[in-house]
Amino acid sequence: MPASPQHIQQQLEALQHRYLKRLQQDWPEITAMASQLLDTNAQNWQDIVKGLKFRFHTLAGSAGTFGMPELGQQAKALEMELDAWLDLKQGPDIERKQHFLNMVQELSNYSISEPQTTPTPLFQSLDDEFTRKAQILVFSKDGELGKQLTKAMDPFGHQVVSCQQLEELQKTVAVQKPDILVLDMPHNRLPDALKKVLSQLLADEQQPTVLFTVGEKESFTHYLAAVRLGAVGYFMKPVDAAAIELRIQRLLAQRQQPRFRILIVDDDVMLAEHYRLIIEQAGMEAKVVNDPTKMLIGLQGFQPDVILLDVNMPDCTGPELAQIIRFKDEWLGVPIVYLSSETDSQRQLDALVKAGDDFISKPITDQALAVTVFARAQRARQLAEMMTRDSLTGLLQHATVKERLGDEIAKAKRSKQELIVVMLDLDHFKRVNDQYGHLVGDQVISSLANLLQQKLRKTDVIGRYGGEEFLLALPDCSLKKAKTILDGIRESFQAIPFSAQDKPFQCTFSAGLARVDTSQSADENIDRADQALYQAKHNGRNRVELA
Ligand SMILES: Nc1nc2c(ncn2[C@@H]2O[C@H](COP(=O)(O)OP(=O)(O)OP(=O)(O)O)[C@@H](O)[C@H]2O)c(=O)[nH]1
Repeated sequence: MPASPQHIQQQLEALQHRYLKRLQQDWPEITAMASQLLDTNAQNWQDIVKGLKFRFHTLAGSAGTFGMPELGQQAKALEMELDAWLDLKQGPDIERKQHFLNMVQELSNYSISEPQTTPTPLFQSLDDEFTRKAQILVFSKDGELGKQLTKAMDPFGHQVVSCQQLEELQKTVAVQKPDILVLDMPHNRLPDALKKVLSQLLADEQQPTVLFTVGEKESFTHYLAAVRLGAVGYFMKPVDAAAIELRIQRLLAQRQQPRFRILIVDDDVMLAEHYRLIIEQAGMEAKVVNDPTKMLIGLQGFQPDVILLDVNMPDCTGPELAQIIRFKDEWLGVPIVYLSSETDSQRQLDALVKAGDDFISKPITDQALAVTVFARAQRARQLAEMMTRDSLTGLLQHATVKERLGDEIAKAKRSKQELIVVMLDLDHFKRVNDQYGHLVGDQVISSLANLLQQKLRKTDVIGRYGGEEFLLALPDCSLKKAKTILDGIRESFQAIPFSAQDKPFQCTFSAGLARVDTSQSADENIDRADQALYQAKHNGRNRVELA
């Protein structure tokens, strides 16, 4: 369970307090090191300069994060000054050293500026076990849209409430906030009272309502008006209910994916902890590794979507670590984002060329860090999904679903739990294509995919095995229970009102079920389910048969 925002806020404040204490303890040592430089007999002045440079480098990267951006900037200036000294053969002259010491002493009067505003969650993950059903509110002056959507959404388990008057809408949303509002916009001008209801619903921080608009014309002006209201979809009348349902499924799937996982590798314990809290605050999951040599263990168990890597660490640099990560094929696709107070652009570029995808310069505001990491993780997930998911249905592709069935068989063997494999095929699908065209056929396929995702558990494996053929694996399920579930889905599917060229039609499917024999391969188990499917077709279709 993610920690509450209040708890995270308290932890951030406690961390800032600890940072200040550490700074107060460190400061006399830093000043003493700077004073040693004044000793003209010091043989080891270069070592002192290097030690001081490391201190100011760390300070430059962390002070801003803990509410002292000016201290961070000045520490950066001192670090650069020390860097320049290392190029001098004899070291700097006494005036330059004295000036440096004065600056260090002045810095000890640092003050804390306003605390940063902590980022609000960018991502709300729903932790419920089952696929969620949506509460849909339809607002339309004519009651037909409400009726049509009620009928079309019912098989998917979504609840539709329809309102025709503004007062009715106001009362309904006061009792229950809808997940989705479908707004019929007969023209672009909306009454202010309606706009007010919309802005309240859409601005909700916890779970904003998603707005779909319905209009009579497709034009840039209509799209723009919809976007300005905050809509994420515009559907033309007569409404294609399957298209709306597909959008709803995508939205729900997006909200139900597990939180993004971010691995933070940074030897600065406090800074890493601060990043972890900020990332968690933004709704992601974060794990910290302070010792770079332990990073591979961190990777294995955590499976991150993004790796946030400090550049300067004592035992191993960020770019070195990034190259080690890239040795393994399985980590080739994970974005690596360097976090560093490095301002030398050539060194930044070198780090990127070796391995790595992006560079974040410290100090970075908490909001910017959260957004950058979130955007990277989102893109990485999308790409990973694209590689394994079928583009029409969003289900697992043939090879992946077979692989997952193999994993489930191995799990069932260990746990001794029952596992059911299902082959499912649309009935007389050739006729649908021939009568209504391939595009309508595609809509039928994606509706069935949506229904399967809707009705099955999160732990069930669902894949598109072939064109109009699906493969399912239902772990921890008896054959009898699986038959009841599949019969329920079959009945819901045949109730979906499809329409093409203004002609309504219905579709059915047949399914074959087999209890998995864990001594057999995935292919052998699929074969038995396939034989049961053949029986279902042979016995008249629109039925479920057991192997
Ligand atoms: N629209 C669409 N059609 C597809 C897709 N993949 C396969 N098909 C079609 O699905 C149909 C399958 O036809 P058949 O294997 O003869 O079976 P059927 O007509 O469903 O008959 P039964 O399975 O015996 O009930 C073919 O017409 C394929 O072109 C797809 O991605 N989209």
